[in-house]
Amino acid sequence: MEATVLDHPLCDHKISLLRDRKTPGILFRRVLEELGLILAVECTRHLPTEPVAVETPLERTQGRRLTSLDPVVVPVLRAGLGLLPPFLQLLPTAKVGHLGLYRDHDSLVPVPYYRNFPPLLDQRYVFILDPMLATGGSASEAVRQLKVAGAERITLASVLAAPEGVARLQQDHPDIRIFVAALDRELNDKAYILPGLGDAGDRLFGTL
Ligand SMILES: O=P(O)(O)OC[C@H]1O[C@H](OP(=O)(O)OP(=O)(O)O)[C@H](O)[C@@H]1O
Ligand SMILES: O=c1cc[nH]c(=O)[nH]1
Ligand SMILES: [Mg+2]
Repeated sequence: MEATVLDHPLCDHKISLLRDRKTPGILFRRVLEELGLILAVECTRHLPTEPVAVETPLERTQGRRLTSLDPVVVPVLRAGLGLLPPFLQLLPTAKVGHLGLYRDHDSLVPVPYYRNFPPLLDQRYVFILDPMLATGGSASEAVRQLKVAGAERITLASVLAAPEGVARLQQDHPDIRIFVAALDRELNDKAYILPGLGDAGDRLFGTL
């Protein structure tokens, strides 16, 4: 599936704040949440709705409400936790799964260390949250684990992506939806995104 790049002036403005090495952790966290709100609006466009009767103070009318079971949001630890509050703000009844993955510094292979998914994944829309899509290894592994657990309708929401990561994910999982706030130029020789914003998890949690 085509990746959707939001390409929005508000995203560009906020991503510049995230990129700035002088941006302190408290602002980094807040701006990441603001970007998460924009991502949450955009990547939920395909959620189905059904008619619902509503009595306004003036008359009876027909509105729409979300159908299906509550969706699932799955932050990829650690950095994905930064996108969880805005997604829960807009999807307050969503179930939350957790997936712990870190990228081995030398091999760049994602190492799983924690997994806890809610039930009925096969019937729910699933949103994977991870601000960074670099080689695509972590996102691909997250999708793989969710599919093994039964998920069929999966969307990845990321802030920054490298072209290599988008290509890898599209190759490994052509059926998933990908939303990124911005597409960066390339990866460096340590597989960091350029120009990028550094290590999102470290900046978010002060572990630099
Ligand atoms: O596309 P990839 O090449 O797999 O890289 C992206 C992954 O790297 C970062 O996590 P990291 O391994 O730094 O863990 P952290 O969030 O705990 O810092 C990021 O949050 C992604 O999960
Ligand atoms: O640039 C990158 C690549 C992977 N993970 C990050 O946090 N940043
Ligand atoms: Mg990290």
